[in-house]
Amino acid sequence: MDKLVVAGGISLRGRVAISGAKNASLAILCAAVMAGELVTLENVPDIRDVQVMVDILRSLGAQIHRTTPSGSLRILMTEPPAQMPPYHLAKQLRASNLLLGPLVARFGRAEIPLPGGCNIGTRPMDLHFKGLTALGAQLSLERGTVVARAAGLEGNRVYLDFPSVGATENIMMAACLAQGQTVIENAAREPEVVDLANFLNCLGARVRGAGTDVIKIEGVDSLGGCLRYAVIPDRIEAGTFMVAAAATRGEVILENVIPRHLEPLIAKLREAGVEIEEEEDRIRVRASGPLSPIDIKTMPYPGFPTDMQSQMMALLSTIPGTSVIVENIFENRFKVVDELKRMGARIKVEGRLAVVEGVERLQGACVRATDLRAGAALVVAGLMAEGETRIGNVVYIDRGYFNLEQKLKMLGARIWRTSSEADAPAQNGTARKSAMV
Ligand SMILES: CC(=O)N[C@H]1[C@@H](OP(=O)(O)OP(=O)(O)OC[C@H]2O[C@@H](n3ccc(=O)[nH]c3=O)[C@H](O)[C@@H]2O)O[C@H](CO)[C@@H](O)[C@@H]1O
Ligand SMILES: C=C(OP(=O)(O)O)C(=O)O
Repeated sequence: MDKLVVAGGISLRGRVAISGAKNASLAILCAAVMAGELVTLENVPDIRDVQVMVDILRSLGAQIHRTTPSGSLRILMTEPPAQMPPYHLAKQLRASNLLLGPLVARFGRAEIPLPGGCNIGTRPMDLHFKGLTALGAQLSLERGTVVARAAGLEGNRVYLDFPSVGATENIMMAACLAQGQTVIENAAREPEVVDLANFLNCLGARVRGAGTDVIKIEGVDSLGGCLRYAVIPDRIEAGTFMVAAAATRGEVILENVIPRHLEPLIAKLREAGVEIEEEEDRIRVRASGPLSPIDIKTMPYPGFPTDMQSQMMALLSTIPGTSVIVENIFENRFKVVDELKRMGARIKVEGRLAVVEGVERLQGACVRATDLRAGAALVVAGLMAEGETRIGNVVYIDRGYFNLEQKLKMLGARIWRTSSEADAPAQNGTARKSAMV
């Protein structure tokens, strides 16, 4: 099993280009199965989750062609699914549940094995069920598979008890092909929901209000194709680099970002004393002076994103004083604490609350990613730690970061991947056996 090795203590400096958003890409790929004609997507990152989603769509019978890793992805699905997503693929990622709405709306039938992904909480699907049922689909759980059937969907008013991103997306997609108007109240406002709505409108759907808590969809008979749709930049990847720059007291310019999507993080980093300059599609991050402890509460957008909580915890673990983190979205997102403690962090967890007492320095250690963002947090911790940090379960990190090591190396980090306990970096930064050094 591969490990990431980080030799800490180097300030990150330089420029980094941010890739397309994982969560927007996954939802848009699911929506593409509703398109009657060719869809061309750009800025879709070639990360593990996208590769698995592409395999799932191919298993349904979609024709998919990728030009280059950062280039365009062409998708065409003209026939009803040849088969439903196989368990071994669906279980690998959470977003496979976003095929329910599109498949039942276009083909009248969907069978999706209960999705997998990171173990960050219970992650029920009751709100997806509530919304799709309100549109007239019949849903049941049959031997671990969600089965949805509909002879034709009808628009309705759906109130979400919580602004779930996935439920909003599933209902919004299904409603595009329902008869009449659907109104989603207390909808999620995340930028990825807006990106999905823009893509659906590009196919000929009629979605209004995405980005607010009331989304209105006028159903149409069918959706067409889209000559070119570019996915938004990944705000969580961008945020991870911002935190890494601050943690190593470096200076980094992020390119291809939408600063507005990062406001909750920018506000908290500024509060901690990090200097941030925003331009139209660039952000400069600099941490030169001492930083102060801060408190964080994760919330639905525009609140502080749960997907940035672990990386911030790593940063706060070396800021003198006491910081408090409240995790309101996913109850198991503090699993990273035990790993950070191996590196010398002083963190106490009480339910959904973590109290972080900043230590002077972390020490490199052997640790293990417990989920995607925990993995990113351990990379941040490794970058600022004394000595070498070896991170296991890299497969989680690969789910959501495109070229992470290469991007960090370009910023001066010493980071490499190894499948052997004995590997060490060569002087030029590429890995080679320590016996040969
Ligand atoms: C692929 C994708 O886009 N993943 C993102 C999406 O996940 P996902 O769409 O799964 O997250 P949700 O917004 O649905 O979940 C948020 C909260 O709502 C609860 N809930 C959700 C659905 C439901 O039917 N019932 C219910 O109670 C969940 O348990 C959780 O406590 O949004 C999360 C919150 O921003 C992010 O962390 C994930 O990175
Ligand atoms: C939790 C995440 O993703 P998913 O919903 O796909 O598990 C994430 O991106 O941090």
